[in-house]
Amino acid sequence: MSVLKTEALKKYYGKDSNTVKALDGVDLEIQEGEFVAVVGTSGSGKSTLLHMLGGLDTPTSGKVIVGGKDISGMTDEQLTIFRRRNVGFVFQNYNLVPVLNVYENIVLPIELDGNTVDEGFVENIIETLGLSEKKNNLPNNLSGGQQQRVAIARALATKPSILLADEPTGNLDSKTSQDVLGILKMTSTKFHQTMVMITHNEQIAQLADRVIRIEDGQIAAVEGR
Ligand SMILES: Nc1ncnc2c1ncn2[C@@H]1O[C@H](COP(=O)(O)OP(=O)(O)OP(=O)(O)O)[C@@H](O)[C@H]1O
Repeated sequence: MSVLKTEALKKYYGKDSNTVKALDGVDLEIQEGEFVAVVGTSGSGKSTLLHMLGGLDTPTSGKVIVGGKDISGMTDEQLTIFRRRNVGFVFQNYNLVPVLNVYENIVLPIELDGNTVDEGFVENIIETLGLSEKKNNLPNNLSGGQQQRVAIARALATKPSILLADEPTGNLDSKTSQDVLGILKMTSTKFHQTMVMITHNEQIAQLADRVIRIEDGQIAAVEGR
């Protein structure tokens, strides 16, 4: 079953002669449990696509259908709730809260949604990501790879069906990138998630089930099964 779908998706920025066609008619279908890599040159529209899929922004026209539900017409409040319940985000810059320790960062989205923390599940994630010893540390006492693992744990903690990652290894050396990638693949399988990841790295892209190449806001090629 397709968990993510776009239909004639367009996102234009600016007006008249200054219009930037960041996405210009994207039709895409991603199956449940799939790991999809999105590649393309700088400015081709990758981040815009990820933002649309995750309900971080609304399209100019076209549809974004998540789990059978069209999110393109949702209000900001509806989108906020949709994101918290369905999507985990992992960004290049980790975006951890510096004054909260590792554990507090991980459970923050659960608490923001007014839910009780499933301690067993969160402990399982912390252990899976090798963070048990670091639970009480502040983010700036951790290495880049460890901080990214905290960001992944935070993204997984709300049990999202979809994980969206924008250059998650962009700030990491190649060994740490491999480790983080391995963890992302392992956790997405373990927690039955669909993963869409932007990467500039062809080696990383080849780990995906499918590679989608974006050029000038359009899908130029799809590789893989
Ligand atoms: N908020 C915005 N306002 C105006 N133009 C924007 C905005 N966001 C993105 N753009 C433009 O839309 C196009 C696509 O940007 P996008 O960030 O999606 O590209 P990208 O492929 O992710 O690039 P990179 O690899 O450099 O991150 C670019 O020309 C960019 O300048």
